[in-house]
Amino acid sequence: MKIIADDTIPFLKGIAEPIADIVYIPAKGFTPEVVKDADALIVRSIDKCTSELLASSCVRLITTATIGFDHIDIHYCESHGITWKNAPGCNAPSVAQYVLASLLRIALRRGESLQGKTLGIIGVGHVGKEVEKLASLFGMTILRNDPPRAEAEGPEPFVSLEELLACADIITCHVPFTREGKYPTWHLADEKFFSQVRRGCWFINSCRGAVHDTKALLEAHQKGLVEEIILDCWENEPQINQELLKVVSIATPHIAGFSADGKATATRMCLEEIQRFFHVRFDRLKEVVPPAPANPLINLDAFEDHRIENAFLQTFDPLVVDRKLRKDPSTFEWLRNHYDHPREPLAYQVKQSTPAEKSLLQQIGFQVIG
Ligand SMILES: NC(=O)C1=CN([C@@H]2O[C@H](COP(=O)(O)OP(=O)(O)OC[C@H]3O[C@@H](n4cnc5c(N)ncnc54)[C@H](O)[C@@H]3O)[C@@H](O)[C@H]2O)C=CC1
Ligand SMILES: O=C(O)C(=O)[C@H](O)COP(=O)(O)O
Repeated sequence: MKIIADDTIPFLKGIAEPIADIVYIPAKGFTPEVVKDADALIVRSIDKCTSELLASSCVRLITTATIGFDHIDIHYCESHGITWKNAPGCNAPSVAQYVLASLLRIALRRGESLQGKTLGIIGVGHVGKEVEKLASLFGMTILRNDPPRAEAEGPEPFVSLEELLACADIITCHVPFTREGKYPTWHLADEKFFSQVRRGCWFINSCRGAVHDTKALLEAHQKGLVEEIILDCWENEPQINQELLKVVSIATPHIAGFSADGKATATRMCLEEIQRFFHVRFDRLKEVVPPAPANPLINLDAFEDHRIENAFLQTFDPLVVDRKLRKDPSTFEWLRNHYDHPREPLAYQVKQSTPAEKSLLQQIGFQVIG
């Protein structure tokens, strides 16, 4: 069996080698010539799996180490006998960690609390549910908008987009990128969308860049409709809009799903798909685990105030990569391929908590000791 894999996928090297001929190629190095004799591909979101790439190949399985699959021409695959598999939910907790850490950074800068603010979540799937869980623990009120789910499951826990926009202090999008179907998400956040928001709201896009319309978002900011913008996903990335970069509060290069935990899960899920499809077994699969953090111990007494918030930001601080991106926006892709993948709270032990803090820390996912 021949596998061609993107060489920037973490925790993959050495695992498939005992039973497969596996070739690693640079990100974006997938060409028809390179993939023509492969049985399976392991790709990322930057590796476009188009009909042109696949037409002269014998590829039977494409696995992507991502949740999103808008980089795969699924219609072509399905009509040409090519099975494709994404990694549902693999990095959902990582995106939630990103969203909450970013919100905490902004709230701390403004001298405000997230407690009591209303968070409108658009798209309540794997990621949206994780965001809801964490945001609720920080005392936020949640509004959910998800028309496909409302249609399938009943309207009860959901609100219309209009209601969400009118009532939310903070709006966060967690939809797949789609141009077709009943609920397309291309430019979901457009001029009409921003005309309905609460003046001064905060807007987050950590799903796919083209879910917002850059021009409309800039105008909404200029008019004061949107006060704080958190952007992980950008239209036309890696060539991001410089005017938008200047006004965004937190700017990151599409790394929301990049926790080491999420990356390891994604790699494992891809290999499990290959096992199932080709009826093989990778004995070293159990070695696909994220490394321990450099400093796994968090002492709450090290913080003068906002102890839980600061403990959370110790696991991941979006301002670190924000500063790097602003310094040189042309490094967008480089920063993604040379990223220091953070661990999620479950990898940390927290000490010196009060009983009330202990319960919250445990619900967030930390190990509490002492
Ligand atoms: N920035 C990053 O690193 C990451 C970005 N993502 C992006 O986030 C997206 C969502 O991920 P998951 O939650 O795991 O996907 P999911 O498929 O589990 O959930 C998506 C939800 O959006 C809903 N939805 C679809 N169209 C909608 C619309 N027009 N309005 C409102 N809701 C709509 C669906 O019904 C579904 O419940 C992915 O497709 C991916 O593009 C995911 C992981 C990491
Ligand atoms: O899972 C997704 O969907 C994402 O957007 C990923 O976090 C992007 O990861 P890469 O494709 O850049 O590895």
